[in-house]
Formats: sequence, C-alpha cells, structure tokens
Amino acid sequence: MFSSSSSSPSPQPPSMPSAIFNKKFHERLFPWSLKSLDPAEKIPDSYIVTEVTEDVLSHTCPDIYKNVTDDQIVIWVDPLDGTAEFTQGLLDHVTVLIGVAVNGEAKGGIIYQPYYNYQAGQGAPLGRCIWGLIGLGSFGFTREVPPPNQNLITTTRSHSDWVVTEAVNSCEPTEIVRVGGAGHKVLLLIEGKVHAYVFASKGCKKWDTCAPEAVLCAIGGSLTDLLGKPILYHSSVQRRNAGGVLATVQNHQWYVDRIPQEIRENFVSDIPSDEMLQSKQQVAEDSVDSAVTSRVQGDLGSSVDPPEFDKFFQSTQPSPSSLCVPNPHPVPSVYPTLTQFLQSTQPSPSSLCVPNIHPVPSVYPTLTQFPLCTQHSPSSFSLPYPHPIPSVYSTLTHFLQSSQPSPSFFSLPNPHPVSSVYSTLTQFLLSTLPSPNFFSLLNPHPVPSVYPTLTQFLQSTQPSPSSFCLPTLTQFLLSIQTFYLSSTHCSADPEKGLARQGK
Ligand SMILES: Nc1ncnc2c1ncn2[C@@H]1O[C@H](COP(=O)(O)O)[C@@H](OP(=O)(O)O)[C@H]1O
Ligand SMILES: [Mg+2]
Repeated sequence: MFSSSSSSPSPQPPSMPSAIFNKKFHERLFPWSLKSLDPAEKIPDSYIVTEVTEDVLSHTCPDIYKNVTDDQIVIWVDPLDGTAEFTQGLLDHVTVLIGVAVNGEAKGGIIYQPYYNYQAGQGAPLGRCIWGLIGLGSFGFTREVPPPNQNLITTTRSHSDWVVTEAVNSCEPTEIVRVGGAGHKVLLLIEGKVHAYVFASKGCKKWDTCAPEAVLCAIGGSLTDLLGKPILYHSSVQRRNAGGVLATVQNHQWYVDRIPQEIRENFVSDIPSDEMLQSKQQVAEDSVDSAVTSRVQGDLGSSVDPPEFDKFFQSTQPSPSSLCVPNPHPVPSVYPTLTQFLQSTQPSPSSLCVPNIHPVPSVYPTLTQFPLCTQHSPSSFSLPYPHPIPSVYSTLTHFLQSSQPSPSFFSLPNPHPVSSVYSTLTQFLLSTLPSPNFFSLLNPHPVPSVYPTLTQFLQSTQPSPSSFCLPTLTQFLLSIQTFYLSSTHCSADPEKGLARQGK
C-alpha cells in the first residue's frame, strides 16, 4: 500500500494499532512496502517487476480472447483484501486481488497471498500467487476435494450481522469457518477446505469478487449473488455487490435454493448494461431472462441502494407476514428491538419464530409482552421442547389467560420436563371461556398427578372440550388408582398435595 499524501517530510507507515502491527517483522519481509510515495515522484525502478514467469508464458491464451479490445476490458484491483484481519495480525487472511473483466464478466484473476507460509519457519517460501483464466484453468495451488458427508461453510469474520448468520444457517452447515477476505475465502474453496462461501450482505465490492470469481470459475466453480444471478463487472455497474455473494465449487443451485425468501427479498441482482443486453440479444435473443429484462425496464437509472434490512422492515407497510430470528443471535440487543418493532407494526406478523434454546433468557418475557399488547394476538405460538427456562411456561400462561380469544390449539411437549407446567396449564384452562376445543396429553402420562387435576378441570368447564385424548378408560382408572396409592407414601410432594385438594 502506498500513501497518496505528498506533504509529509518523513514517510510514515500506515496507521495501525502498534500492539498488533509488527513493523519490524513487516519491514524484514517487505522493506519497500512502508515507504510513502510522492505521486509526483517517478516510481523507483526497483519497484517495477520486470521478470516474466516462464510458467505463465508456457500457456496459450484461449482463442475466445483473441478479438477482445481494450474498451471491453475493466480491471478491478483490491490492493489489500482482508484489511480488518491485517490490522489484527491475521496475515494469512490477506490477499492482493487483480481481476480482469471482459464485457462485464469476470474472466481472469490473480490472487496474490503475500504472507502465505509466514508461520512456516525459515526456509519456507514466503507468499504465493494463484491465477486463473476462464477457458484455460487455474494455477499455483493444489486442488483438493472437500471432506465428504460434511458441509463446511465459510463467511465473514468481521462484517457479520443477523442476516449474514441466518443465511449461513439456512444452508445447513456442519461447521462455520469465519475468516477474513473474499480472496482468502475463495482460496479455502478451491483447496477443498470448505464447501461454500455464503455472504448475505451488500458490503462486498466488485474488487473483492472479480479476481476470486475468475479463479474459481476457471476450475468449474460458481460465484454469483445470493439469488444465483451473475455478478457484473462492467465499468458503470454499482461498486457494491448488492445481491450478496455465494460461491461454491459444486452444487451451487442447492445453496441458492436454501436462502430463505425473506432474505432473498432484500438483495438485488446487478442490472446488465444496455451494451451487455444488446450483445446477449444478438447471441441468443430468446435466452435473455425475462425477469432480468423486466427488472431492467423497471429499475434502470435508479442508483439508490435499497435501505438496510432493519430500516426496511420498519418502513414497509404492510409489515412482513413472517419473521425469523437466528439461532443463536450474535447481537443480544436485537431481541427487545425486535419486540419494539413488532409492537409498532400494524398488522403484526401472523407467524413468529423464536430460536430453540435461546441464549438470551430475557427474550422470553419480552416476547410474551408482545402478544399481550398486539391486536390480534398470534393464532399460533410455539416454544422449544424442552424449554431450558421453566419460568417461560408460567409467563406464557399469563399471556394465554389474558388474550381474547384464547388460542384454539395449544400443544405441550410430551413428556414435559417441568412437571409443574401441568397445574399451571390447568389453571389456565379453568379460567378461560370458551375453553380450548382441542387439548392433548400424552398416553400414558408419566406425571400421575395430572389426572386428578385434569379431572378437576373437566368437571368445572362448560362446555367441556370437544376433543380429548387420554389412554383407554381402564388405563385411566388404573393410573388414578396408582396415583392414590403412591400419594399416600409421598404426601410431602407439593404437586401431589395440590392434586389431593382437588379430589
Ligand atoms: N459491511 C461491510 N462494510 C464494508 N466493507 C465490507 C462489509 N462487508 C464486507 N466488506 C468488504 O468485503 C471484503 C470481504 O469481507 P470479509 O473479509 O469480512 O469477508 C472486505 O474487503 P477488504 O478487506 O478489502 O476491505 C470488506 O471490506
Ligand atoms: Mg477487499
């Protein structure tokens, strides 16, 4: 990296945390790299690489490029990909990327990894250069097949949010590999260390993906946006990858299909330029995707990027009919915020998912507060099984008692690990009118005290439930008999005490 400033009399290295950035180490590896350049100054001859790499020249350029002219080429350069990791001393995440696009498509790429082997000890060659050209292949690395029966997914280490995490989770990873740099992540792909690179964010730029895409695609892989549409690289395209990034060596469509609709809706594919459309039409007039054409007709000229995900939800009317929260959510504070959002939208979502076992216990009362204050309350509501925080059941019951109308369907785990939930539930059932028209319990029930309590409920409700599942009458009577027999020896048990009161 070179500084563009010309005023400083004594050249300074780029500003970095001194505890992390080891200047001496860096100077030893790259003595030239910390010197600032005066733009007016002629680039010293020693900076210019004049050697040719025989290995590269031994290849023949494919015929498809023979008629390419300069105006069809755009070169995308990222001088330091993996910047955040570089400042944190994770040097092998850093790459230098040079991508060559022809007619808006990534065709050639160089991924230079300057610190490759930096921890391998003296004698190991430092740095390596991987390059590829579509139609020719990719070179400078050993291609490996990723481990079978696994699904290793790489994604950002330093630019994550809940959408990024949700998209990765929806691809059913057996392991998530969080590393820095788009170039580095594609190296993991081509070397068989991961199966896919999923990044549901608009943060990545064209210079992050052009070279990696060419290297990956030259060995038969794919790099597209999250919708499976091509990323475009002509000079007038917007710099951000507003459709996100999805890269694989194989099974690309499987990953595209896993991305949930509510995430897809917030990403926008690149719009082909007029020239690209024209040339495509010339090649195969009927093959131009009609969806792309209609988007071009509708959006052409709009350079305003869609609002960020959260702002989008807050500003749309009507609010989404379904909403998912990742599991576990990396930003605990999102939960109250989410509740605030739900409370303020009309109408509220008809379905709401909460992760199962939620790492932030406080989400449960907050969430319960939400249905209490919304009109209408959700018609269906599910909780994890078994729930690790027993108190959620009583809170939930509180909600159920106060909502009108009460849910028409109510299910509990089978068997329930928190036996006191049965009496709480009965309290609810006793106090609601009309009582639920469907009610199920397991058969036979492992908590004998549930039967008398339940009987108490049934005796007192009018009308009684129209459907009711229990063991056969004989088993039921036997269960009660067993309970009475056992309760005479266990009268200190508060649950059984309660059951006896109801007798
Ligand atoms: N939210 C965001 N804001 C800015 N840049 C982002 C971003 N998310 C990703 N990027 C850019 O995309 C590249 C890959 O991201 P990541 O390393 O997190 O996977 C990084 O390139 P640079 O390191 O060259 O800046 C990073 O800057
Ligand atoms: Mg970058």
